[in-house]
Amino acid sequence: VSGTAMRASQEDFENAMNQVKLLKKDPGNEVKLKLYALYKQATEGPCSIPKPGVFDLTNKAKWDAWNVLGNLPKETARQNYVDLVSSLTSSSKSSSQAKPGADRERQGYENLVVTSEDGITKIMLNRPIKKNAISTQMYHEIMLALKTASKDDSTITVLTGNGDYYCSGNDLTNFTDIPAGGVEEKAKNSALMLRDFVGCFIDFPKPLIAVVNGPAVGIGVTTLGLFDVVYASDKATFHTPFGHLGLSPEGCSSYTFPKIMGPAKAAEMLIFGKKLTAREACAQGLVTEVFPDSIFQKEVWTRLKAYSKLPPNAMRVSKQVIRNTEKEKLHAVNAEECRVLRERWMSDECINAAMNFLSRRAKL
Ligand SMILES: CCCCCC/C=C/C(=O)SCCNC(=O)CCNC(=O)[C@H](O)C(C)(C)COP(=O)(O)OP(=O)(O)OC[C@H]1O[C@@H](n2cnc3c(N)ncnc32)[C@H](O)[C@@H]1OP(=O)(O)O
Repeated sequence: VSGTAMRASQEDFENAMNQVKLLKKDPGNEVKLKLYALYKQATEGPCSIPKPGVFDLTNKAKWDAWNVLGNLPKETARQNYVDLVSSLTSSSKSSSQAKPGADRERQGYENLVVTSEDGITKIMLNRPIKKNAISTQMYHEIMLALKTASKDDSTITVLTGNGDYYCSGNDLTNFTDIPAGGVEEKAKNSALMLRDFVGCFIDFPKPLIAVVNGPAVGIGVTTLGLFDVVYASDKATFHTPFGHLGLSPEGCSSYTFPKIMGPAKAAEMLIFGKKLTAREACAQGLVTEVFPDSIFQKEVWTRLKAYSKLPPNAMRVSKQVIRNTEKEKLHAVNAEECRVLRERWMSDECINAAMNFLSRRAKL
């Protein structure tokens, strides 16, 4: 929930508790455990009761789910409980309206296709005609899809692209609709949106996998450092042309890339815009594994289906152990990158580069 979002009131919380009792479909054990844990955290605070014995399976699962919330503030737990119930009631409404056989497809996104099947929520960028460039609306849609996926009953979440591109980065026309407040107002709002957007990746609680089906540009590349696993087709390339665009790195890449590939390799990509092939990106640790394009989808989805059956709490906790020590640092890096970009967006270098692209005088 972004800093500007409304906090759920006690009344919202009580309404949500009543709605849970009215759910027509059993939401499954994992969601029920989450509801239990958030309820306990919201009403009693952090778990302080003794851990049940290893053979007391039900109470142990409940204790684990509550305990994993750590020091989450009561108000945040209350808000998360309300959000979770609201996602359950809206998904049961949309699935009751959906066509038979398509009940796992989430409706309502203009440029995403979001599906849940076999324990996997797949978020597919669906703007192939523009090479999956991310418009302002898409940033918001992706944030909503990630927030919903973080609370649904899937065990892993995948981001991929429809068509020949994974993502061509920020939609360069995002900066053409300048509001009444002028360029400064636009830059300020864009920086806030970008910070929230990248924050959703930093805070994503389950294993997050990128299935990079084709070339990736800009923010489609930089955010990869925040994924847990990155699979790429051998047709994918990785390009961060920030220098050409008068821009500076985002997506926490100023921190994750030097850590992943060393400062010298990171500088070549982030300052000079060196484009990597999938195999180069794999050799440098940005990509987990590369597959020939002809077998990419089959191999990757077979593997992901197997992974999705692993114990969900263990996967979630392992991810937290790997990532949590870095979270505070990543949020600080994100804030600083957005502050610097806000200045860049108002620079002549950046405005001219975007104009060049849009007037088709220059292409990268
Ligand atoms: C707002 C706040 C958040 C900001 C976050 C900061 C993020 C920074 C970045 O992501 S920087 C990277 C930005 N992306 C680019 O610079 C890529 C620009 N695109 C290209 O260079 C090329 O289009 C290409 C290499 C991706 C593909 O080339 P090609 O195969 O020749 O196809 P076309 O160029 O004909 O493209 C087809 C169609 O798509 C439109 N399009 C592609 N990418 C973008 C884009 N990033 N923004 C807007 N539109 C894009 C392109 O204009 C064509 O549309 P048209 O047929 O002309 O209508």
